Amino acid sequence: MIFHILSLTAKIIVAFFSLLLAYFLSPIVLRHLVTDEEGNRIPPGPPIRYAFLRKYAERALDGWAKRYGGLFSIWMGSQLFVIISDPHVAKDLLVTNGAIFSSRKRYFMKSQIILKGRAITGSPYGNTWRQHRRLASLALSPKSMEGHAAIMDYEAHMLMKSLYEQSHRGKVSLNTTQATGRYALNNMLILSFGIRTTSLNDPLISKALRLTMEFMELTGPWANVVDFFEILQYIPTAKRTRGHQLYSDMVDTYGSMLLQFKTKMVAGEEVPDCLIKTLLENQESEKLDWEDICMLSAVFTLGGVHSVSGMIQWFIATLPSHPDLCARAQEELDRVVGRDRWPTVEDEFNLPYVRAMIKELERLHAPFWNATPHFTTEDFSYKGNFIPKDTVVILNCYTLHHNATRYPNPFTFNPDRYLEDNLSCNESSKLSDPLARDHWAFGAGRRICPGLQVAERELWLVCSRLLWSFNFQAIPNEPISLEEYDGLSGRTPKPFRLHLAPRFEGVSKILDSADDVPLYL
Ligand code: HEM
Repeated sequence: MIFHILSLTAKIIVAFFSLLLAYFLSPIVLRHLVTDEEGNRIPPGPPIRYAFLRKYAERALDGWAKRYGGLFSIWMGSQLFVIISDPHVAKDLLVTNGAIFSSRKRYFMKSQIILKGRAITGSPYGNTWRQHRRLASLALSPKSMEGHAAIMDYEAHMLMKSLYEQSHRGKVSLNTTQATGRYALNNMLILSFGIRTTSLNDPLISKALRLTMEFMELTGPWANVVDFFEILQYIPTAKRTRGHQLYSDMVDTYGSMLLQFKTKMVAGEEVPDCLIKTLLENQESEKLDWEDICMLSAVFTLGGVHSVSGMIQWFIATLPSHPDLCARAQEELDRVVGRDRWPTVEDEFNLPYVRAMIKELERLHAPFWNATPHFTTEDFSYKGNFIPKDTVVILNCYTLHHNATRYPNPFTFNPDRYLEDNLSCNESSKLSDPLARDHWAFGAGRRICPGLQVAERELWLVCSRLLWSFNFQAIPNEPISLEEYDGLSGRTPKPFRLHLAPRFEGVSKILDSADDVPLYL
């Protein structure tokens, strides 16, 4: 009897593992079976299903791109992905056929648990996305940008000043994360809520940066098994609890700012032009509920903070190991701008080397190696490949940005490659020749980053002024890693410290010429 039970158990275990093996090896067969009417198969790729990809997923994708080419596919659990690693394919699919390639998968962690189906970045392609993007674009329009030009200039001033003060006027080493985070946060708070923080110690900064990092840790496009094995969605996990907690923290933090703003508005007090003013004014006509407004403004702020502060952190991390390039940029700044004032937005196109440094930064240290995954809404056949409806589409920026033909010596930080590039990133993203485009850091097609022009301006003001104001030195025995990073969705450098000293006497005069003040808007 016992023998029978044991044998039955063994049979069940063997059957279970055989089924599991068959499931994980099924792509071998599926790659032949899944075809369109003409018999085109899905793009080539690995013969097994994966459950998730580890940290630094871009390295695995890069290896596969070398093996399978500019368009390959991979199964993650039940989800088919296609990966674009070739500029022509990127343009053909994401831009030319944007009507089919511009949706978003309803990721379990990101879209369902944390965003609860709201916010622009997670919305499927359709009327709600169009409506939210149109409303957000009002806050980012050239007119709105001009309205905010003086305050953005001022925020860059306050960042330089706080770095100077934090380093005790260049005497002690420092970690710049809080200051750069505050810069990006203030710009986003002003655009979204018409407010700013007035000191590095404001608790809102730590809170907002913590929420941002948590979002980037929980929403990696490859990292959550639960996104690809639906059955696991019924099992509670610690990670899911973190997701729920993040949702409530976001609603608490940004909802209370929203409430304060609305109270003022209802009381007839003067309120500044900003995203939530637009949303509240149009709440009824656009049929927006409270949670829509809250999540729209929260995620808008969060995305803009993480990416911009991350890029500035990468810039600062890069400078100590490139004193020759800093000297070249500083020679250009001294020659064109002089030492009696610092660079402004108007100087940008007269400083080609500094501009080239920023473009090279965006290429080599793009904050999102996988952009934000797109999703197909129809079956599509492309050059002998079949891409079914409901496929996740990844723009593989890591491989695109390290293509040795397009960017010789791709791992070297070499601004010279952009010296002749006179276009803004926005203009470059509209070029008809995808090989002429500067890079893909802001994504592509209809979902391209709507904050691109704000980000360009923020980066210009800070990077040019950092170079104008300071010299940068690593601390002995504290190497700054340019390879490792934090975050599974967006990436920021590992925490580091450095010495940052004013370049000449006149720097302090300019820095001291303004103080941190509450917003008067
Ligand atoms: C250096 C800074 C930035 C980088 C590198 C960046 C990059 C990106 C990327 C790669 C995407 C996905 C594009 C795609 O799906 O093809 C994106 C989307 C988005 N970005 Fe940015 N971004 C930056 C700054 C900003 C700023 C400052 C804002 C707000 C003012 C912003 C708001 C958004 C929004 C709302 C989306 C979602 C768009 C949609 O799904 O339709 N970003 N960004």
